[in-house]
Amino acid sequence: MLVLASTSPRRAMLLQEAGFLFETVKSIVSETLPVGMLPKPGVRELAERKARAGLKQWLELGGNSLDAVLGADTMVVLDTRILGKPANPQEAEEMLHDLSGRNHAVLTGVALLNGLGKLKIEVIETSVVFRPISTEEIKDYVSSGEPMDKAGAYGIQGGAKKFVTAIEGSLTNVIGLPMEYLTEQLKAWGIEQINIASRGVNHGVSASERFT
Ligand SMILES: Cc1cn([C@H]2C[C@H](O)[C@@H](COP(=O)(O)OP(=O)(O)OP(=O)(O)O)O2)c(=O)[nH]c1=O
Repeated sequence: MLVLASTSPRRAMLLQEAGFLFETVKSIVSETLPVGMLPKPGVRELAERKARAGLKQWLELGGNSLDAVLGADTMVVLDTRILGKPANPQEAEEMLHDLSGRNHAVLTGVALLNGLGKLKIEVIETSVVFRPISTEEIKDYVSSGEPMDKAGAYGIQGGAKKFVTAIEGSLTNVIGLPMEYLTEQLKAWGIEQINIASRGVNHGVSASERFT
């Protein structure tokens, strides 16, 4: 069994759309990093913390036949600054002002862990360019509520799509899981897609787009 250690509805939808069977556990971890830790080691660390907390939870729930626990963390990085989830609407507006007209990186750390201590962590990077965004557009977008549970205060799968002028790398990595990398890696762990036929039933709107 694949166990997703996440509360993110987007991560669950991405895995489901790709045809993986999995169970979900909550993995509540501290997202505080040591002062001065760089973004890449930071997302690695948080992905590992989430996978380890998920494994503990799975075992406490009496789960068995575990193939792997998956933990992930997504960060937006502007220059050297890490933009996590905004604490309030004002911070969301500030983040979007800072991202306006700029190029930034989105990093997702992915950790796979099994009950025997096998651990594989990778950080995947996607580059995103935003056009200049007016103060009014930012206020409108923040008042929609969409930015509040998302790194960098935006959802590329939702209302922020119109701010994006270029993307280089995996799109699903920005939404929370790099599915191209992960599908290969899960295969290497003996975890196959079993439900590919369920894809494409949404008439052009993917489930992860509906789960903004
Ligand atoms: C940049 C961006 C982020 N996001 C989301 C993905 C992640 O869910 C979230 C970043 O927060 P994370 O801390 O990575 O994840 P989470 O708290 O939502 O879920 P969990 O820790 O339980 O797995 O931002 C989007 O959905 N779209 C985007 O365009």
